[in-house]
Order: sequence, then structure tokens, then C-alpha cells
Amino acid sequence: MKYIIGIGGVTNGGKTTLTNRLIKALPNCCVVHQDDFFKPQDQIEVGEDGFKQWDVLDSLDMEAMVSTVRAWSENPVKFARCHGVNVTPGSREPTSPDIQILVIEGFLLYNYKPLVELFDLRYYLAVPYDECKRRRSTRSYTVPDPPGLFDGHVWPMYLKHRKEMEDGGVDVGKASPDTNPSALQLGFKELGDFIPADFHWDDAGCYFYSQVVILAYFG
Ligand SMILES: Nc1ncnc2c1ncn2[C@@H]1O[C@H](COP(=O)(O)OP(=O)(O)OP(=O)(O)O)[C@@H](O)[C@H]1O
Ligand SMILES: NC(=O)c1ccc[n+]([C@@H]2O[C@H](CO)[C@@H](O)[C@H]2O)c1
Repeated sequence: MKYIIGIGGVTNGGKTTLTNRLIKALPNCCVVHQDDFFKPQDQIEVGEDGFKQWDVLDSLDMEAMVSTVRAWSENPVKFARCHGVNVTPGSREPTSPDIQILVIEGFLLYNYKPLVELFDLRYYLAVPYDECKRRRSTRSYTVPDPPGLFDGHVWPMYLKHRKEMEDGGVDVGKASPDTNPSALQLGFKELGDFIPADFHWDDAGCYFYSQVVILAYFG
């Protein structure tokens, strides 16, 4: 059985942190980071606002990203071995099936149709504006943020893409893992098995951890 899990959401929402937890805890688990598909700096357009437009789909080679995901789908075992992931053969017993997992982590996973339809599970991490801005101000990317980028470009693009995703009907939230067979097969009845112990599942169907809200869709 193959599963593709998306860890999407806002910049500095904790996607990499959660992804690193998941890949340690899950068997036969490969990872794809969307940030590895940024185009070279000289190909990033400068907007009318004067900022390089990093936080848009055009700044990413999404075709190459989808090809990478397809390469995993065609032969997960070969992909895992090529990427140094230890492969444990599962038994053919239904109770312990042969499971291969791909975790895809990134800030714009659910706005590109050829990618969005490949996920079996979608997570979306969100943090409030103040916390996001604070975290971002401590980060140093390969190309450092110029003054004003967060308010002038990063946050407005996050809001725009989130709205597009929601308007487009991409479901990232409010489904209970208790009712979904594919989540159960992965052992996701209690997500806390895989992520920090102080996560909790609230009545509205969202996970919380520290300031992070996790919306999860079990498709
Ligand atoms: N649950 C959490 N509670 C508090 N702080 C967190 C949590 N998860 C991550 N952080 C902190 O938030 C910052 C961003 O985390 P991380 O790099 O995982 O985010 P990200 O979503 O992958 O960011 P980006 O993709 O924009 O680079 C780090 O300083 C990390 O220590
Ligand atoms: N990784 C990079 O090359 C890079 C360069 C410039 C900006 N960023 C930022 O990364 C975030 C997604 O993780 C986006 O908000 C980009 O602004 C990344």
C-alpha cells in the first residue's frame, strides 16, 4: 500500500519540524521538500511592489516536483534506496501490510492541481500573524528577507493562496480520523502516536500544538 501525505501551510508554521517527526516514526518513509524546487534567484520576478515574488507558484519548478512524486509512485522501493531510506519489507498479512509512505512538505502544496490530487492525507498548519512574523524574523533563508517583505509579500500571498485553496474546495480540514479507513490503516487513530504528546484533537476536528493549528483531511 502506498500513501502520500501532505504537510502544507503557512511559512514557519512548523512543517519541517512535524515532517521530521513523521519520517522518524513512520516505516519506509521518503520525503520531498517543496523548497528544493525554488527556481534560481535570477529567474524570480520582481513585482510592482519592488519585491522578488518568492511566494508564488511561478517561483517554483512545480513540474519537476510532480515528476519527483511520480517517480516515487512508480517505484517507491527504488526511490527509497536511491535516497538512502532503509526499506523494511512488510509481511503479506493484512494486519501488517507492505506500506510505503511519501511525506511532501511545503508552503504551496494545495494550489497546484496536478499535485493536489496526488495526496491521500492532507495536513495544513496555520499560526497567527504575530507568531508567524516573529518566527520568520528569526529565520535566514538562502536569500535573506529584505525589510518589509513579510507584510508586503509573504503574509498577503499566504492569505491569497489559502483563500484560493478553500474557494477551490480543497479539503484540508475537519474530518475525524476515527471514521476513515486509510487513516486507521496507517495507525493514525491517535495522531499523537507520531507527533508531540501535547497535541490534542478538539471538538471542531482540529489538532493544536503550541500556537500551531493543524487541519487534517483524511481522504
Ligand atoms: N509546534 C511548535 N511550537 C512552537 N514553535 C515551533 C513549533 N514547530 C516549529 N516551531 C518553530 O517554528 C520555527 C519554524 O519551524 P519550521 O522550520 O518547522 O517551519 P516551516 O513551516 O518548515 O518553515 P518554512 O517552510 O517557512 O521554512 C522554528 O523556529 C521552530 O523551532
Ligand atoms: N529556500 C529558498 O531558496 C528561499 C529563498 C527565498 C525565500 N524563501 C522563502 O521560503 C518560504 C517557504 O519555505 C517562502 O515564504 C519564501 O519566501 C525561500
